[in-house]
Amino acid sequence: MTRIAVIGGGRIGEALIAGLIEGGLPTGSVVLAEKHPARAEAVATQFGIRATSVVDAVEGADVIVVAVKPDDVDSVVTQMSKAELNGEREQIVVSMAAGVPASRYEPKLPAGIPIVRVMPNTPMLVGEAMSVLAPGRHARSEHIEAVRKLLGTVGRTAVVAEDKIDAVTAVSGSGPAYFFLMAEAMVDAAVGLGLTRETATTLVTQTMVGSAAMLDRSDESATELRAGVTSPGGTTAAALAELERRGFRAAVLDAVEAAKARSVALGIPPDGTPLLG
Ligand SMILES: NC(=O)C1=CN([C@@H]2O[C@H](COP(=O)(O)OP(=O)(O)OC[C@H]3O[C@@H](n4cnc5c(N)ncnc54)[C@H](O)[C@@H]3O)[C@@H](O)[C@H]2O)C=CC1
Ligand SMILES: O=C(O)[C@@H]1CCC=N1
Repeated sequence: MTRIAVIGGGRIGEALIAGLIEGGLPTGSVVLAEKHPARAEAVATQFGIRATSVVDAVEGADVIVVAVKPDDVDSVVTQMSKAELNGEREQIVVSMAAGVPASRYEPKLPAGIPIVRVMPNTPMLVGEAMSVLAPGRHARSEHIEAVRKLLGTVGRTAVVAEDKIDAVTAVSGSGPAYFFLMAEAMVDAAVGLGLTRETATTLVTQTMVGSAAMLDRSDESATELRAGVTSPGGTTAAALAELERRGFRAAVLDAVEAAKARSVALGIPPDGTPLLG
């Protein structure tokens, strides 16, 4: 049975653990290493898993998932380097940190250890993640398949070359926040029109769920689906004209580009030494 070590029990580490256990992984197969004791205990208790040190967690694992902030990756790699890695089993390191290149792990870990970068997103919490994998230079197809199989239990997966992962981060990694912002603004607008917050939230949530399901299941593109809602001279046309006049489309373009630029910047190590990605 595959044993998973999750390093970092924050939002994404918790979402991963929740998704894996909900997806049927036995609790004994997951172990957590989380720096803050209170947080470690809370997550371990919530899911019935064991919390331990980084060294202990990684030594028994088949897959080591690093889910700490980009600035904390170097210290985690230093801790990992003190463990016995690649002993009897071939271990795979999965890095979920935005921006950090796979090559950043290599100097301190055993030569040839496979690193797979993954950009997930928080819908993992409900089994609806978009997890995009990018192989580091020692990751072979069997390593990619093993990680795909694991993350396939918590949503959809795709594979890209590592030079595309900053773009992926800007689209699907950060993407849920764009939709949540839209939902927040629509709820506020509905309240402004006199609906209760409760009714407004139900209306907006189900509209998002229904629209997402149409995008997912229909053969029509987003453009065609939008046209299908827009009667000539009707209410939707009035709303869309206002959104375009306010530069909605350009704002989305600039926002996604800003996210990509930030992902690139996060990959520069704290001492500023540029690394080959
Ligand atoms: N939150 C999101 O939507 C997404 C986050 N990510 C990436 O996932 C990573 C984690 O993000 P979040 O979960 O949002 O951050 P977070 O701040 O909620 O969680 C990080 C956790 O790592 C722990 N930690 C830090 N250093 C540690 C160490 N040496 N040993 C053990 N635990 C340690 C912290 O105490 C914290 O609980 C980041 O690199 C982020 O770029 C990727 C995709 C989506
Ligand atoms: O905001 C961030 O940096 C992380 C990466 C993608 C989503 N959250």
